[in-house]
Amino acid sequence: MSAIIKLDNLTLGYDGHPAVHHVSGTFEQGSMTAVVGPNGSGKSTLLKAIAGVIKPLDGSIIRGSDWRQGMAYLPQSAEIDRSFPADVTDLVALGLWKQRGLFGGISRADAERLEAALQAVGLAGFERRGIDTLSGGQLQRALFARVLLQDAKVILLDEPFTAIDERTVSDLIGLVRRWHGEGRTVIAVLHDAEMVRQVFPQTLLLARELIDWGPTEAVMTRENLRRSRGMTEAWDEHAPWHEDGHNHGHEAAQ
Ligand SMILES: Nc1ncnc2c1ncn2[C@@H]1O[C@H](COP(=O)(O)OP(=O)(O)OP(=O)(O)O)[C@@H](O)[C@H]1O
Repeated sequence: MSAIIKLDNLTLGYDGHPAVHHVSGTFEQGSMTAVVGPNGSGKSTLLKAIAGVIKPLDGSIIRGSDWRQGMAYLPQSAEIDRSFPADVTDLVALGLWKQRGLFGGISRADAERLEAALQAVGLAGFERRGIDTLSGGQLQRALFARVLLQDAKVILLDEPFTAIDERTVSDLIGLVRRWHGEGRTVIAVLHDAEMVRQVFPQTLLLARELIDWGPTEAVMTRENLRRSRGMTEAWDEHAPWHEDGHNHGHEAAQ
């Protein structure tokens, strides 16, 4: 196995304020890793940095050669603008843009791949549905179809199963396992500890800094999880108090 993404003393944040400190470690090529930690522990921030959406405040991210063969990043669905006038085909076809260019037409072969991707996620027949009319689960299925078409070597998923029913979760997990079986590198932010234990061989546990990173069984210990909660809460003790019980208030409350 060789490294595909190496984090070297990585510090991340917003407007110069650090949110994640001094993370170092390596994602191996073909590995499948869950990123876990309490709310506000910096999971999405880390994924955004790996995707290249935000730049490190300090340290670096070194990307291996596989990276050049493409990366697919699925942000939290809350970050997706659903009011944009597009149908399912438009949304999913975005997965092809690297191959065909932004304004290229869809070839017959592309159309077949698109159809197969919709089939694979259980959305055959939804081609012309406006994305604003989809349920949360259907939107997530469409986004997975887009990732399928991207055919990327590295796949980054931010809370892909949040607010999604069991049946959809199990269908989409099937796809994630398939990607892993195909030797792609998968990194997913997740909240469901049970799912992490069952599906993800590697885990990165975050609490504003790295608590542990390695085989899931070794990382998801009661002691580690207790430490991660304590550290995230301790961080917020120094922030102005906010009532909503959510750590997201840390910066917003200032
Ligand atoms: N765009 C932003 N501008 C300023 N601060 C931000 C921004 N996005 C996130 N933060 C802050 O960075 C910290 C880490 O947030 P992040 O979203 O990475 O946590 P998370 O572990 O993904 O949380 P959750 O489980 O609630 O989704 C939080 O204190 C958050 O308020």
